Amino acid sequence: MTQIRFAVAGARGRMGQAVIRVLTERDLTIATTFDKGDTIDLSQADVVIDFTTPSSTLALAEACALEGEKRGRALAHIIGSTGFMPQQLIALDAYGERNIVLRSGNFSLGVNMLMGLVKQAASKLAADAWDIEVLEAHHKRKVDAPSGTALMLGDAAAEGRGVDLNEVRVAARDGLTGQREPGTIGFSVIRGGGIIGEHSVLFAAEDEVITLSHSARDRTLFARGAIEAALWAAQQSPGLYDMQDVLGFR
Ligand SMILES: NC(=O)C1=CN([C@@H]2O[C@H](COP(=O)(O)OP(=O)(O)OC[C@H]3O[C@@H](n4cnc5c(N)ncnc54)[C@H](OP(=O)(O)O)[C@@H]3O)[C@@H](O)[C@H]2O)C=CC1
Ligand SMILES: O=C(O)C1=N[C@H](C(=O)O)C[C@H](O)C1
Repeated sequence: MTQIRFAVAGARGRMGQAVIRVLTERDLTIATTFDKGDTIDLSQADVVIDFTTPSSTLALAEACALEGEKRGRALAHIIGSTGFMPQQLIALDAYGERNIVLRSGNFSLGVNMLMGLVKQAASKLAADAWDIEVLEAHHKRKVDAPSGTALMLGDAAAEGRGVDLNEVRVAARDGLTGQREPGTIGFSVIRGGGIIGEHSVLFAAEDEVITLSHSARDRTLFARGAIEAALWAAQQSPGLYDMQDVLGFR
């Protein structure tokens, strides 16, 4: 394939705008851009970069699959949207049969590196002595919580401990909560102003605390990562991928 042709979904959104800016700066080919209510025409696109909402991502997965079947070559669907319900993720994963699906709650190198560090720390620090808490802060316009990144970091910690995050997750605390249950992984969420994305994982023991954290300073970071992911994905076969595959971290 000579020049990979990009479609950008959610083109009027914060991330859509950042993606279009970086594609333009890099002189990459934009086949089409669209937002809510627009007609979707993927006929000239090889990859779709999608920072929208869970429901529109699912609709777009079907549009990618139909277009891929029409031309006899799968499209790559790069998904940055967050806030999926478990059933939506199951439905999305099924598109790995028909599309090249690459989904990540965070396209930065730093967060993907941090996941490995969190997993390693969680695997070494005994659950009865070290409590794990995931903290995140974002801008006031964010509509989902905890963030996709916080859930990825929680998953990495749970994986390090050999447990399922769904079994140990504590999503919020308020009122007379009782003491902290050993082995749980707690989440705390801040929303305010223009914060781009702050994430920390605390490992708290009786006498010491380890904090592993990441701070995003500019959302262009995520756009650049998604474009790298798209260029990589365009060369793959249909299946399910994430940023760990792109970066060779798996
Ligand atoms: N994975 C990562 O690295 C990152 C992920 N994100 C995630 O990306 C998503 C978008 O974030 P952000 O750009 O800040 O949000 P915005 O609300 O700024 O942008 C989302 C855009 O998608 C549009 N949209 C909604 N429905 C559709 C549809 N059916 N078809 C096409 N476009 C649609 C919205 O239109 P309208 O406003 O009219 O509804 C809006 O323009 C969020 O889930 C966020 O958490 C964000 C940053 C990094
Ligand atoms: O909505 C955002 O802005 C962000 N969302 C992603 C998430 O939910 O983790 C990634 C990043 O932190 C910014």
